[in-house]
Amino acid sequence: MGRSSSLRGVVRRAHLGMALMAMALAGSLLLLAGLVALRVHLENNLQLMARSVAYTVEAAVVFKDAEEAGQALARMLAREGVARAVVRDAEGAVFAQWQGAAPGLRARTGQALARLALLAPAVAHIRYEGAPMGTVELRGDGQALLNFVLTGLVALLACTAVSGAVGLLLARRMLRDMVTPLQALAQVARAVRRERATGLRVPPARLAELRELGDDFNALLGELEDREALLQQKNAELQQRALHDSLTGLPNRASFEQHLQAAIARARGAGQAMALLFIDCDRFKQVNDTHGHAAGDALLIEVARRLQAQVRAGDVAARLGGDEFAVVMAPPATQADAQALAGRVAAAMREPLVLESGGVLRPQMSAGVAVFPQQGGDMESLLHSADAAMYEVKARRGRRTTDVYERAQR
Ligand SMILES: Nc1nc2c(ncn2[C@@H]2O[C@H](COP(=O)(O)OP(=O)(O)OP(=O)(O)O)[C@@H](O)[C@H]2O)c(=O)[nH]1
Repeated sequence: MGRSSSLRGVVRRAHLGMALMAMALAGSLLLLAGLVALRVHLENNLQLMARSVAYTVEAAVVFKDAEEAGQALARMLAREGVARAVVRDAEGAVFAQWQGAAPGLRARTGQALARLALLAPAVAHIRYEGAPMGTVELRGDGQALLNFVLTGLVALLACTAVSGAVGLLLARRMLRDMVTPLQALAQVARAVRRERATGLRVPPARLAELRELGDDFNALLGELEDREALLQQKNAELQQRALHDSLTGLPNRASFEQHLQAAIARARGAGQAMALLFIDCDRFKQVNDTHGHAAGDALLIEVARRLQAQVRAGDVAARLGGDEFAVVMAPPATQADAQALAGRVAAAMREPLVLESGGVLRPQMSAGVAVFPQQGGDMESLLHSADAAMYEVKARRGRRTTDVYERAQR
């Protein structure tokens, strides 16, 4: 693939090229027109000069005084733009002649230019009392043409330089209006792509088309930002739903197992103990059957709230499903800590719950404790121990409303 050119380079080259071409074309045409006009003017001048010379040398030709004729030529033609003058007699023989300054580079160039410009020699007839006595022929030295061409070229160069500079200046202004907004747009697009910075916006451009482009781009970014926010919100909701129980808001079984695994790993790594508390409502089915499902829900929500209020920061209370709850006590958590928590939970649960219907519930809970590593070295054995401990308590629930079974002490 070929090298891509920048907009800056293309616009600058186009402006410069156009300015130079326009100047060269206009300058050359002006120079040519000037040359044509100057040639006509020089031919007329030369013709007048030839007539004047013919009049002056008339007497010398009539009296055949070639020396006088030569002197008259020299006298008249010095500094008059004539390269050569020849006076011929009636038979066409050279009677007298005059040569301008010795030909140097400038003189040769002038004469070449005169030939190039087709500057014709001027011929005037010498008459004496109406009879032809000879002719005077003058050739221009082309110096006026050369001066004009040189001055014209210098002026053309100066104008070209000025118009080139003006062209570049205009190109720079135009580029500023065109390139700056495009660069800002590219910068924002890059930041959005790389850093998801959808809050960025492009500043308004001066040119209407680019301003419209920027406005559309900003509107697109706005939509992208809204969609991103919606997506994040949906993700958060999904995550919340995937890891939390919808009724109580507590972490669900999946989340509980993750926390338990992590706590076991931390405890094992630090050589510390951690504990697991299993809690199950007693005769919960009766609450549903007697007071209705809504009352059962209210009780579950209240149990969750009371449980949450008793755990330490870093501990995780979860609802495993139905009327089953559990607490992961983060390491370090000893048997004594677990017993203390179970006692606090039992006390909190004993508080009566007044239903919206006016009825009063007195929740009864059975709790089982398992401590790592004494009652289980991994998640499965710990879960099994806590569950078994809880069911042993439940089996004896007739004697106490809330009980805690400590397997380690049996
Ligand atoms: N209101 C309500 N009830 C639920 C929910 N999830 C499960 N249940 C009910 O909870 C009851 C649990 O019954 P069981 O496991 O026999 O528990 P229990 O009646 O407390 O019996 P024991 O544990 O042996 O004392 C069932 O009737 C379920 O229908 C819930 O989200 N809300």
